[in-house]
Amino acid sequence: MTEPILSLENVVAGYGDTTVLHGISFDVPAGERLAIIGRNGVGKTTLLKTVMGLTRLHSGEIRMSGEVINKVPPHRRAGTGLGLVPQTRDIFPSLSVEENLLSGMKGDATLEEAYDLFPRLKERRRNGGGQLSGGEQQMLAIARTLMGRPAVLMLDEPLEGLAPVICDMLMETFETLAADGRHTLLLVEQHTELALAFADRVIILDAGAVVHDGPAQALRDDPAILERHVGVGLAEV
Ligand SMILES: Nc1ncnc2c1ncn2[C@@H]1O[C@H](COP(=O)(O)OP(=O)(O)OP(=O)(O)O)[C@@H](O)[C@H]1O
Repeated sequence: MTEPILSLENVVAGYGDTTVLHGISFDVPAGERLAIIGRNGVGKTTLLKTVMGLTRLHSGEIRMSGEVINKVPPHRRAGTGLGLVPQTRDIFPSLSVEENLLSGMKGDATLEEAYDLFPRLKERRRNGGGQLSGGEQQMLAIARTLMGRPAVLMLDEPLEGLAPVICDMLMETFETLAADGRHTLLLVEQHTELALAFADRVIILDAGAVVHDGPAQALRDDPAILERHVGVGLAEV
């Protein structure tokens, strides 16, 4: 069997002495589209931040391509192939679109590839990050993370607060990225229906633990699983 690109084993993590994740284990094969869903406050953001080294890891192991990265500091984790688009987007409001993109650029990444993915950013390249609409800010946050050439792209509620037409456009972008053979995608999303349509596999978190891990098709076929763990059926999301 080929080595998973990302692997978590019994990860216990949180903030200071507080534990939020209580022994999380899963493997992600390269190229997978993994959706991580669950009610508010169950630890989805904490999970992505933990993979990025932004929380306190109490115990367990995180591996990228077989290498344990527990001790790799957050600013070096991009170098292991990880990229996180945070829920807060964290773009620099006083820098232009172009400067924001340059701030994330590594290796042979080019501005043109960001503009090919999001032509709207090219039109807005001289505007300040703070002048962009919510949708444009999200495009910029995604494009900037991609400038770091991540093999594993983690997206934390990228559709939050965005108009349906922008959500559809971003989902198409995720399809493009997933299909290009260079990206593994971890998508945390409250728009469960869109997440299930996109994903190969779904992990459901509850109270900082994995309560379901299986093919997305199983949840599409049997919404009762979703009802049980997330408290809503597909029709309601
Ligand atoms: N910086 C922090 N310090 C202390 N506790 C925190 C911090 N951030 C989050 N928490 C707590 O960790 C728990 C999990 O929060 P987290 O944001 O990971 O959940 P989530 O599933 O992403 O929720 P949401 O869907 O609302 O974004 C919550 O109880 C939250 O209050």
